[in-house]
Amino acid sequence: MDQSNRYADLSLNEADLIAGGKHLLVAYKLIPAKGYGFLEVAAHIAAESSTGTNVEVSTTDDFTRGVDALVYDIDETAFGDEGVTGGGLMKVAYPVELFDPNLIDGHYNVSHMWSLILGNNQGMGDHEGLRMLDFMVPECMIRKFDGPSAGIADLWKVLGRPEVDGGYISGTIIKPKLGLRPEPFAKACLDFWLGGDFIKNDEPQANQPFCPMKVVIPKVAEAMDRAQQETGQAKLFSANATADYHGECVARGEYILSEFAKYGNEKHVAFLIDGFVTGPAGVTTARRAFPDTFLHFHRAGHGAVTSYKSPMGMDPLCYMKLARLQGASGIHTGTMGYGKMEGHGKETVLAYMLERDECMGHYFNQKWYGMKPTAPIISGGMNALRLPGFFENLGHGNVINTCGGGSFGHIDSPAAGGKSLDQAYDCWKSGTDPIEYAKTHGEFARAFESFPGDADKLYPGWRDKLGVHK
Ligand SMILES: O=C(COP(=O)(O)O)[C@H](O)[C@H](O)COP(=O)(O)O
Ligand SMILES: [Mg+2]
Repeated sequence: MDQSNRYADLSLNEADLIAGGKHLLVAYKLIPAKGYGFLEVAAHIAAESSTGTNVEVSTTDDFTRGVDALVYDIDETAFGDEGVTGGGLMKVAYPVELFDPNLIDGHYNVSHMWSLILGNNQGMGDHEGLRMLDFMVPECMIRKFDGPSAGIADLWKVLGRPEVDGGYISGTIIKPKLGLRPEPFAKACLDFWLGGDFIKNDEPQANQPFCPMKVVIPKVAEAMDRAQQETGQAKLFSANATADYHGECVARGEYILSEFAKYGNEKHVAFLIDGFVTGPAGVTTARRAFPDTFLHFHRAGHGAVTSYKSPMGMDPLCYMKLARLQGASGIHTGTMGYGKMEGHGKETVLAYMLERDECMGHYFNQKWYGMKPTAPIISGGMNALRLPGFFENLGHGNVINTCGGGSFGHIDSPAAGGKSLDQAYDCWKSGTDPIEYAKTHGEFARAFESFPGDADKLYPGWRDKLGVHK
């Protein structure tokens, strides 16, 4: 049934909708199924995402029609046959009345918003692809999302740095991903902290029988204390507190903090929350139960909905925005083509959208109206050799970077791996040619021999220039 007479109004003007401040706007890439018209499917999507279904119902009244989501712009050939799917662009205006403020405090919840703008419309049979490319949240809604509480400024403060532009935080992920028992786990922490700033649990490291939280966390807390005494520097640990049940998450968080508090290091702790698999409810549990603790949002699984290979789901930019609305202090933002995961150099917008108070996305300019920033967390196949190019592309180093293989794969030691990361940042910040820099910075130089494949690709002729022979 073609519902475009009700769920589309192409006379609406986007500038007026933005100025009116009463609509959440969404841009989608749509590929209609064979035999269906573009506007017909777009209107069905707007219906299914707001007040309608696939047929008219007798219970609809004038008020209902007044809160219909409306298709207000289409371009059927926007994507031609390019990329994964071709298809066209459609934009939908969702009246803010459709969204759900909490009973307890009037804050909006991301779960509900997500269930509308990217809910049933993902399963409809009259399209071959529907991908959310960008969305714009109006001021009246932005001001009612939790947003971040703790931030990277709190970590810079712990590290004794300026709380603005405090710079690069060198980090690692304890590898192997699983399988270390408490003693070797804590030793790996100490070994890295003798060189770097920040350690995270790998996303599935939690309370496994071979490494129970109540055995390993005390040892990690002790290792942090030792590393701080040996180096004279503050250290940080992002502990996995993810759980299905909010009571378990809170219990884990409280336990972790209590163990680090024994050394006065409770502020040196962040909570790793696997935010995609636990969802906005799990993220919000940590955000609200522990507002003073940096909420480290790991996005394992996000590729199922954000991969560029898919005609469905959402662009990674949308996922970043949802994470900031939920209150992530930092989120894995990808490596923008410099690491091992899917991505490209123009993904800098993902970081800018997280950290700025206003940013132009793919289709909409988003104002955050003072909502705290979410820090980009850069991870995935990174090492010291890849970092200078990454920083140059991003334009700054105010990030947390976690290199698992890039630290524990350094041929000298995890500490040398950590030092090589800090040296990579110093190399970029000083504008020094990496080969020249390597001549006077040993740990960075030994990263070339640790990752020769990267060295060959990024710095051809490095062996001769550094006098290193196979
Ligand atoms: O454990 C790692 C990286 O380990 P390594 O440094 O050894 O590659 C992270 O889980 C990935 O970065 C996640 O990907 P993303 O950060 O893109 O979400
Ligand atoms: Mg991992």
